[in-house]
Amino acid sequence: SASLRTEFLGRQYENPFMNASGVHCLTIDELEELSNSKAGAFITKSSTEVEREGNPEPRYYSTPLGSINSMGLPNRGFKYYLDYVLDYQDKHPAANTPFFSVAGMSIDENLKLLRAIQDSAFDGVTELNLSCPNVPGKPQLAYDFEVTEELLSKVFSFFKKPLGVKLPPYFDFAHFDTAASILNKFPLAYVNCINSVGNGLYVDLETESVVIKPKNGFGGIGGEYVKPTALANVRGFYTRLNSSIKIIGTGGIRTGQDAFEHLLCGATMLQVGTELYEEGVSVFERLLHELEDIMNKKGYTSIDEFRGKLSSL
Ligand SMILES: O=C1NC(=O)NC(C(=O)O)N1
Repeated sequence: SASLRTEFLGRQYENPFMNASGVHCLTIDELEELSNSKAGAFITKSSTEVEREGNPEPRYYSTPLGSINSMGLPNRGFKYYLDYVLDYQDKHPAANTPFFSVAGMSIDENLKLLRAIQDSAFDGVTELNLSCPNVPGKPQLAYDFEVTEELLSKVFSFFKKPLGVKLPPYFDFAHFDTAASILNKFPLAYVNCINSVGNGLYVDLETESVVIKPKNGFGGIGGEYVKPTALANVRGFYTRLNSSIKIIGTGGIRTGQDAFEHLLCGATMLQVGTELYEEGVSVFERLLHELEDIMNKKGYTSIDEFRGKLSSL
């Protein structure tokens, strides 16, 4: 019968499912709950050098088809998460170390955080968040191709541990082409497509109002709304990047079918955000059973048999 075993960056995972950074991973309690869940892997909330309160509430709202958020990178500070992952490594020597997400407020802060990781005993995978849409006054870094290339060339002059980047959605083949041509210049371990679709707006009919406080109600959109965009970005980079750069698929994964579609488009690991927020960590058990059922119905015993094999017409 179907096995969900997944190899990613030379490490074996029981299944490809993990949380999306930012969801259920702000505190040690939440991280421990992920560790004890059926998730194959897990990742910390993107951290900044100093602790951040984040944006004023309400800053997350659940909608019939997904979610809108403008959290503003609230986090306990870089050291809190580095201490956690190093402690985790000591306590669980045989397990895969959690992924570590960073989102510096500037190029220099990103370099400082990554140097600290490089110089530490951390032996896991690092995710550089280039795509938070919710810090007022800060554009999504990966929409500026020059700055992205400058940052990555500085990073890879010293960073030698596995590093992936969390990308915003792109919506034009010219942007897929330009982004991929830049990313292919670097020894990246993976790209994670996508972060929330930035600066959407949800309106409440009854109150005739927005539903979140920051930025006059504009926020990152997640859930069912974004799956076609997420699949397009997974496929767009899968077909453009060197095969050594893997893909993490994020966006609109609410069922085993959504997971199967991301894998078919070329994803290796799968991150769950909105659905995890709504359902809690039991979502992972449901998703892996639903994916197994689909694979069994189709006669697949491993994900390798169909990963990336989306047909064109
Ligand atoms: O990268 C991010 N994406 C989001 O959708 N929200 C968070 C945040 O606002 O902190 N960050």
